[in-house]
Amino acid sequence: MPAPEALPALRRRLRAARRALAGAERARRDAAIVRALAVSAPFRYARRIALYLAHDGEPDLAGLLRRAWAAGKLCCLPVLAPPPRGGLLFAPFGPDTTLVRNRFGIPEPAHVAAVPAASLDLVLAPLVGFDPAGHRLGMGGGFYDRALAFLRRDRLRSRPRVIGVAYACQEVPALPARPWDVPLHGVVTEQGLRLFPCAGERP
Ligand SMILES: Nc1nc2c(c(=O)[nH]1)N(C=O)[C@@H](CNc1ccc(C(=O)N[C@@H](CCC(=O)O)C(=O)O)cc1)CN2
Ligand SMILES: Nc1ncnc2c1ncn2[C@@H]1O[C@H](COP(=O)(O)OP(=O)(O)OP(=O)(O)O)[C@@H](O)[C@H]1O
Repeated sequence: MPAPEALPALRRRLRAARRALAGAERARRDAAIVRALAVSAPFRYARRIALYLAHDGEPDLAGLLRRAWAAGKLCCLPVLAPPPRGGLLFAPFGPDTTLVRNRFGIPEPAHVAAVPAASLDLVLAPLVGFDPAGHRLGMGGGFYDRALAFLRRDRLRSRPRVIGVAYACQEVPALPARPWDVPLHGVVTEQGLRLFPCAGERP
């Protein structure tokens, strides 16, 4: 288990690993991730989905977005909430939605009619690293952990399902469990969708 001070170095290494994928190999892995999600029960049964626009080498879910739109699902993107509250909101995203870049350079809907996170069926969460116990390492802002904190307080809630999206090279043997972590229900990589035992069943 890495010491807490090792996390910044781990983040750098895993971000570099996902950025290093290029060209046809990246496209092949993205297509495999999209295929695995498209046929999955959590995606097929979801009517309201949060996904993300790929940044910093993240898997590109554009293919899934098109399928979700075609199937009439409500698709949302994460939006950084304005100060002083900050945090993360989820805003509807359709083919005609105007996007503006946030302070990290990631495009997000310009006009936000936030959709409550608790009303989403599925959150596809970008991540920097994950481990086989379903711990997630993000970019370090704590945005997803705070936006989904209600899941940690109410373990019997069945939605939203939170599925991390990553390349297999982002898996590490163990991440430190931190008290604010919202456990992932599953992770999808180019090797397929893996669902973890539900939080209530964990030892
Ligand atoms: N595609 C995508 N959208 C997302 C996230 C994400 O991880 N991926 N987020 C998930 O939380 C939120 C944004 N969080 C982010 C946190 C840090 C950095 C980042 O690049 N930090 C730089 C320092 C930049 C600066 O301070 O100006 C870095 O670490 O190099 C980017 C996004 C909301 N939207
Ligand atoms: N539920 C919460 N309430 C208050 N603060 C929180 C909560 N969750 C996380 N934080 C704060 O956010 C900071 C960053 O958390 P962490 O390093 O876990 O981010 P991350 O999950 O890697 O990033 P992200 O979710 O943005 O991709 C932590 O220092 C923590 O104090």
